Amino acid sequence: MTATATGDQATPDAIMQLGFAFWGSKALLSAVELGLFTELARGGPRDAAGLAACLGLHARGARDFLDALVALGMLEREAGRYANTPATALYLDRGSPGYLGGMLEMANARLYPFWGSLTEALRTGAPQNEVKHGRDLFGALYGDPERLRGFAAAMTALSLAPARAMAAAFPWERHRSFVDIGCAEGGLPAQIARVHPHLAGGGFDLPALRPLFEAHAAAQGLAGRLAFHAGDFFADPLPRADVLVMGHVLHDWDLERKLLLIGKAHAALPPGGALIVYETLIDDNRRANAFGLLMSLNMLIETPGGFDFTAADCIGWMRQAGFREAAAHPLTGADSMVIGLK
Ligand SMILES: C[S@@+](CC[C@H](N)C(=O)[O-])C[C@H]1O[C@@H](n2cnc3c(N)ncnc32)[C@H](O)[C@@H]1O
Repeated sequence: MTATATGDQATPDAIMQLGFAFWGSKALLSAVELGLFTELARGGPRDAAGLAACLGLHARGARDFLDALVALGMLEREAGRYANTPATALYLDRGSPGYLGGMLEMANARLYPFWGSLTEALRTGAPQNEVKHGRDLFGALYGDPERLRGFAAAMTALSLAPARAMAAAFPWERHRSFVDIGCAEGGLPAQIARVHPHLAGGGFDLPALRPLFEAHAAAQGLAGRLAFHAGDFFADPLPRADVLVMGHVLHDWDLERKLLLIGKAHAALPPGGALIVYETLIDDNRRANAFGLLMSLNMLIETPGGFDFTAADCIGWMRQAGFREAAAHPLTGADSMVIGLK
């Protein structure tokens, strides 16, 4: 965002809007935490007193909270009764198949407090999440079944739109098998397998993800078609398949480990096979995709060495690993993919 200018006089509007953007973010995150959108989907439109009663809100802030969400475009209000917008009904009702709130629940419970220490992260270069207290990120998340479920649901929410775009944009008809490396509960393989019935597919992740992967595949009617491969991608070889996918995985790691993972993928692919890396890639000039750049700061908060990267970076790493061709393609929103051909 840049300050807007009237004549030669710059106005502070954009600065103030960005400086206080966290007010609006937190109002939305609290609404998701409280289950406001789910309650409206279940029980229909209600006035402020009715909503306050069923969500357990104190009368003092309830009306301002709900009207702020109207002003932010997250609720509709007609004759004093609040209702979901078409988008919040689709994406923020826990009962909807399109529910994306898992990601926002995670942002509310973890990232919001951790980003409060951004300045410390910038001064020290050290993570500001569970890792700060001596635990490794995935170990800390996976030690608690409820956190693991929340994290996996957040990953499914994050990968849904790019997975749908990838199902349409990649020439899957030329290949017979694929495995998603670092698949979490398998949101992406489920989308690809549903659209391309000729593919044998699967996911590879740490053993703790197996029950969630199998439950997700069964819920999508894909129990027989998607196989879970349990392993540690640093210690074990990657499964062999015509296409390997790595989504939001490389950005978790430092350069040495990024190169190791790309090299292992190259080794596991047959000649003619493809590695698809998808991330919120930073634009090559590092000036347009603010979400990709902020995601990289999120990796500063979340990991000891992770960082996001440009398509040009990824293409260079793939060439270094021996891929004969590599090119970037847009997916949706802030996500793009880089396809490397062996
Ligand atoms: C940020 S998530 C990405 C999930 C999914 N690909 C997506 O885009 O939504 C990273 C994934 O890497 C997995 N992971 C982390 N370390 C791993 C390891 N050593 N071996 C295998 N998987 C690992 C995590 O369990 C997690 O599911």
